[in-house]
Amino acid sequence: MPEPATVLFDPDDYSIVKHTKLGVWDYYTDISGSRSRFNLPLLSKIQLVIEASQQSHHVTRMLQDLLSIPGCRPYFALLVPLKLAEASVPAISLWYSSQLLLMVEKAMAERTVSTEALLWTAGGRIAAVLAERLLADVVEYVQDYLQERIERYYSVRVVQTVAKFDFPTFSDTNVQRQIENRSYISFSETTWEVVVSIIQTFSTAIRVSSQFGVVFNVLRGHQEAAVLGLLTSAKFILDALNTFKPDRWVGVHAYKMSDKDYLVQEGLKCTILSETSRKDIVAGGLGDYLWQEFKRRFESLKERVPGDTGPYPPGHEPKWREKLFDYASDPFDALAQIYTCFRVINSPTSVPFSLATLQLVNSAVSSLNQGLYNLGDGINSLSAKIGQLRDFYELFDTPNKIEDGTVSLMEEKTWDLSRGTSVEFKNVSFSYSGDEELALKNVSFEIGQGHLCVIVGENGSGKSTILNLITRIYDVTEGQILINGMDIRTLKLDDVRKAVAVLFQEYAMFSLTLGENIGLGDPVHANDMDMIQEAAKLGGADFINTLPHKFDTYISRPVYEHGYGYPPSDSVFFGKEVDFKKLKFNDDQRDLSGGQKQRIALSRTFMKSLVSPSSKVGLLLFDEPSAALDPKAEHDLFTRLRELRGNKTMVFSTHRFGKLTRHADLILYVDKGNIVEAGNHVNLMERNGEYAKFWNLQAEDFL
Ligand SMILES: Nc1ncnc2c1ncn2[C@@H]1O[C@H](COP(=O)(O)OP(=O)(O)OP(=O)(O)O)[C@@H](O)[C@H]1O
Repeated sequence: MPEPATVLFDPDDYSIVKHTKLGVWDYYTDISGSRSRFNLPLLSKIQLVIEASQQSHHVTRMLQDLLSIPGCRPYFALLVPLKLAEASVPAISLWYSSQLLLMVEKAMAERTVSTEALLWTAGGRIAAVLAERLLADVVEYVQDYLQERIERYYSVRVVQTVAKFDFPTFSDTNVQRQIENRSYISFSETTWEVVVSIIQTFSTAIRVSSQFGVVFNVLRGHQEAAVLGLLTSAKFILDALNTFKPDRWVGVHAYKMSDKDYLVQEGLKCTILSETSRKDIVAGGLGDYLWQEFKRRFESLKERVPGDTGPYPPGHEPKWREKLFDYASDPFDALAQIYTCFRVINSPTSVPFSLATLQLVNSAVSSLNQGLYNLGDGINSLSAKIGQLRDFYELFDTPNKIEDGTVSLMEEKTWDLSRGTSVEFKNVSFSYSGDEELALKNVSFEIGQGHLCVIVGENGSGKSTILNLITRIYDVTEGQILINGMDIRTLKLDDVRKAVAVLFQEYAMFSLTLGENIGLGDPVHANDMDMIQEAAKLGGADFINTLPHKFDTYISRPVYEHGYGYPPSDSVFFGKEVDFKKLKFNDDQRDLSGGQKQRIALSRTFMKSLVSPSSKVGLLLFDEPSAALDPKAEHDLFTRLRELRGNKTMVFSTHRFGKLTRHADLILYVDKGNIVEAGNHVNLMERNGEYAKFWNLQAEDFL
């Protein structure tokens, strides 16, 4: 296969990129290859077929996948002959119809007809009609069966693929775009559509060639009928010349958005519709302002937005020209009839064809034309679908950016849980991808086994980044991180995940019940209610037992229940008073306070590290674990942690000095990505540097 040429989208290079203003969008289209593209009618379709066939390895792969779905093979084996038969029946039907018309013609001329032949032909015609319906029903049954299985297969596969992405891969804009695109054309539907599109295009091709045979048969030997056929096709040929030009969607293009009004309008729309903004909108009294501002932008944009559906590539010619073409080409439909009229009026005795022939030619040629039109359409849709298929498989093949290591931490001699885990940063520098600026600059420190380390520093100084690197959410840009003396990148990721428990600053509340949220700390015991209760106790989340639905409560329900229409009760629908109260819609959902949510997240961390009997956790990381806790809860938490941690190593990132830093074996003071001070509380206070300054500042606040 030839290597595809690279297209560099340089908006300033007018020889390769054409820029058009499309409403609020800037539309860039690649014109570098346009000279080599076929611009002739029909040939553009061939170009599409060639391009689609270059992607055939994706189709082959898809077919292999489909055939591996249990129970699908026999149905596919059935579908192919059924589709072939379905495609040929219209031609057979057309043939019988033509035979009947010829019989009428003969009967009118000779005043005699063979009853037997008539019965056979009529029977054949009826059988063909019934066969057409029967085949359509059987095909529908087989297709429904296959569609259901294929959609189920791909639904699981997509979730499996996305579930395994690491953080940088998942956040990659390309992957995000694919996931977003697929939310409205579900992944699984795409594959089924490709299957349907391939089958449809092939069966249309067969249908067209068999119809072509029938038409050829009808026209053969009738010179005038051939002329009639040509005249019947005149409008179709003109339309084909007009529409069979390169598809405006085909080719490399890009859209860029820099219209401030449109950006504000869309931003306001998201804000107004989002649940997370609601409290701020209400409390800030922003409702009126937001909608009026939205309306103002919406109205000012009226002229510039090309519809609500987003950008649409510009047509190849102005609208008036297309309209003019329609007016000029429509009368061609009447050409065959007018020609016949003239022929009959001019020489009534020598007309070589009857009205029956006129009708026959008309229906045979029209159905051929329709077939050809469908074929062109099918090729268009097939090439688009194969493009989607390529995207689809590219997503499946996207490798994780964080590479797995090979050394098993659990089997190493250095791994001794009873002594905790050591962590060492050796000249570590790190920048978030694409960022020139370093979030950590040549950082070195060592946390001993079983030690308590507290990282302090201002907002944005790099505290969370250190924790992100220890958990391999990201990899270092330069330098090395050692866990128990081994480079973290050489260790199996699964083992690192087992050895380290982390509570992020922005922890997640999953759309699952509170019990499930906590249980996921240890997937092996995710449904063990005794352990979940125990973890909740340690995390200070025993308030759950006072909730009406206890551990079955949802913070955000993944599926909302609703009755006919939205109002939940006391509404009138179709003249009936409707009261849904007894159904208790979404009764198990309830929002929690910030501190309560933090306790749930803490409980999840404890489920993994302290409660699970199979816990291999030697290192606990907490990013601001008490930010939302009241002072008593904070005090209780740290006391519990000190009592329970045994020899596990603990690292905290925090702004709050106090009890925690007093007990720390190591305090790291981070400033703008550098470790500017390191030592214990006494050392750092004696040093009277940054740490001491902040300690005194906080102490002053309490005096
Ligand atoms: N995902 C990210 N992409 C790009 N830059 C980031 C990202 N996360 C953090 N940064 C940048 O890295 C630097 C360090 O951020 P970090 O989150 O480590 O600070 P922090 O000390 O934990 O701050 P805070 O106390 O506010 O939590 C900051 O300049 C921040 O803007």
